[in-house]
Amino acid sequence: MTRIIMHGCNGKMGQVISSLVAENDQVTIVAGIDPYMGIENPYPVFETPEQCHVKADVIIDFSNANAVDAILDYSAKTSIPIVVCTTGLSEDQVAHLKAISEKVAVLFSANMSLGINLLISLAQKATKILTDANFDIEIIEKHHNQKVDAPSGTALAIADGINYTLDHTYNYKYDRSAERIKRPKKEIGIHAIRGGTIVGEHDVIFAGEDEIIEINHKAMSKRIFAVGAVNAARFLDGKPAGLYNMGDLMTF
Ligand SMILES: NC(=O)c1ccc[n+]([C@@H]2O[C@H](COP(=O)([O-])OP(=O)(O)OC[C@H]3O[C@@H](n4cnc5c(N)ncnc54)[C@H](O)[C@@H]3O)[C@@H](O)[C@H]2O)c1
Ligand SMILES: O=C(O)C1=N[C@H](C(=O)O)CCC1
Repeated sequence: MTRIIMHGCNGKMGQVISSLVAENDQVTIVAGIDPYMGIENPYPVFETPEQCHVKADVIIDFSNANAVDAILDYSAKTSIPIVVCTTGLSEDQVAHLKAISEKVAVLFSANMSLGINLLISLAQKATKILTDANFDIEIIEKHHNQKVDAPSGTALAIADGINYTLDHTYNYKYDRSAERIKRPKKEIGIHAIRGGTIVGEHDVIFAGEDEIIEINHKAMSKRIFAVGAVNAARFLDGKPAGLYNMGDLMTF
């Protein structure tokens, strides 16, 4: 049985995970951490990590970027492995996460779904062939109107995956309105759309001369992220210090 501390337990993802865990006898939530206290949960909830002295095997974090440093410090101090799912982290926060992974197991992924992790692998394969054939690469992401970070962590992870196969030689372009120039070749355009209750959609467009290839993924519910996060928590339980990602749980 993997005992979980749910950081951000009273948010949308925290609540989807709470329902999922309630149906699964291999995992249990032993505590939540969230400064927002308006929800009843079947486990104790603390406002800050310092107040939580409950024994646990793994922390799952779905909170917001401002809250991530404190929970990383808590993970390092208590030696409880952590699955970080929050997006919009700064470069300093990613460095923080890497630093603590020398002491404790850390799994970081901007998207916990099977489909997006496969999409990144497919996009990397397509990139090799299509950039040689002069195709341009653009990414469009669409999310609900409650999302605070843009572009999505997933869009950036897709771009990073593609750029890895290009030896990091391409620049990211978020806004074309500031200058009047033709599209430079070595560019990945990344565009964010926000509206309604869109759960999460990502289109990777390879546009060549007279032909276009698109790879896309549509999340139909938040449950897919919750399933991935719980699988990641079970994977991380008992793992030695190190930096892990969803690729360590999946083989394509
Ligand atoms: N990796 C993925 O697959 C994935 C999937 C969905 C969402 N996300 C990301 O997860 C994050 C949360 O998403 P959400 O839709 O649940 O957001 P949400 O706003 O509904 O929930 C966030 C929760 O965090 C809480 N919080 C704020 N400050 C906190 C603190 N200091 N300590 C603990 N909790 C704190 C809030 O009170 C809220 O309950 C976002 O960054 C989102 O982009 C990632
Ligand atoms: O709902 C969100 O917020 C999501 N955020 C992640 C991102 O920024 O990529 C993953 C999809 C849902």
